[in-house]
Amino acid sequence: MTEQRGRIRFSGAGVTYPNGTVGMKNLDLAIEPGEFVVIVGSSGAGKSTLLRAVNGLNRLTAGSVEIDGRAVPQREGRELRELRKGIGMIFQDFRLVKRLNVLSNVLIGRLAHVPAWRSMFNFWPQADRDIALDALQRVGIPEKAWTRASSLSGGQQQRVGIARALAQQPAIILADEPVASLDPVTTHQIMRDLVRINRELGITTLVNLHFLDLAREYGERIIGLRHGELVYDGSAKKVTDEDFRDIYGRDFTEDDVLNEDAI
Ligand SMILES: Nc1ncnc2c1ncn2[C@@H]1O[C@H](COP(=O)(O)OP(=O)(O)OP(=O)(O)O)[C@@H](O)[C@H]1O
Repeated sequence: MTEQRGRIRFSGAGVTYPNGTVGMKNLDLAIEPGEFVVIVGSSGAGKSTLLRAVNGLNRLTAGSVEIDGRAVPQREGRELRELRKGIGMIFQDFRLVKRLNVLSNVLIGRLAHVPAWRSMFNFWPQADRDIALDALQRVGIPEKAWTRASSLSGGQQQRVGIARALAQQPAIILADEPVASLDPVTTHQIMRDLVRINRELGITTLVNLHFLDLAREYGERIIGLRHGELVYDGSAKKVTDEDFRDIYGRDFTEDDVLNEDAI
């Protein structure tokens, strides 16, 4: 059996930004391969800082973060590029190249895996095209391969974003507020996609979420941050309203939930 990839370990990790703002403080956290973890906390709590520390986009000013036993390099270079190959990112604003078709957008996930000249001249090896088509199949929109990204709905664009991440064949997926730009119905569809893909492929998945009811419904494990510190780490099924109040440091309001009935 091959060893499972995607184990993340923070040890005494901290991020203080150059202007003195503390984004992460003394974080000790272990995430096992294949886990589906939802990160919650009010605006500015440090959710993005945590995600971006995993792929070296935010430098640590204290402690360390390791992926599968290898320290995440704290400066740009070959080693960090190599590590990022195995980490797929999903963004709130999708970050597609709108004038390109869907397949070309998904192939961007293969960029780090092929020589630059091949992608430059659009000579993608068949094996990479197959991986990209497979990823589109996985998110349920294979028929959109030749459609221009600009003509897709928001939900379809996010599916392309997910397929692009999958095309990297990553060990880890980082999703930073992946449903923040979507309507409620599409939000649930995308969350279900993320959970299903996590179960099917066993890719360690970290999702930053603003809405507490979504965290409860789709999370397996919830990590709660407040002022850059870990204040909750436990099962999504057992998290209480009291826990959420602690994480937020206040009563929560209708802005904190997708469905107001959840209050
Ligand atoms: N590049 C930066 N320079 C200075 N301060 C920053 C920088 N990025 C983030 N911060 C600060 O670090 C803290 C944590 O920010 P972060 O973006 O991680 O929070 P967040 O929980 O993701 O918030 P949101 O939900 O609003 O996106 C905040 O106080 C933020 O203002």
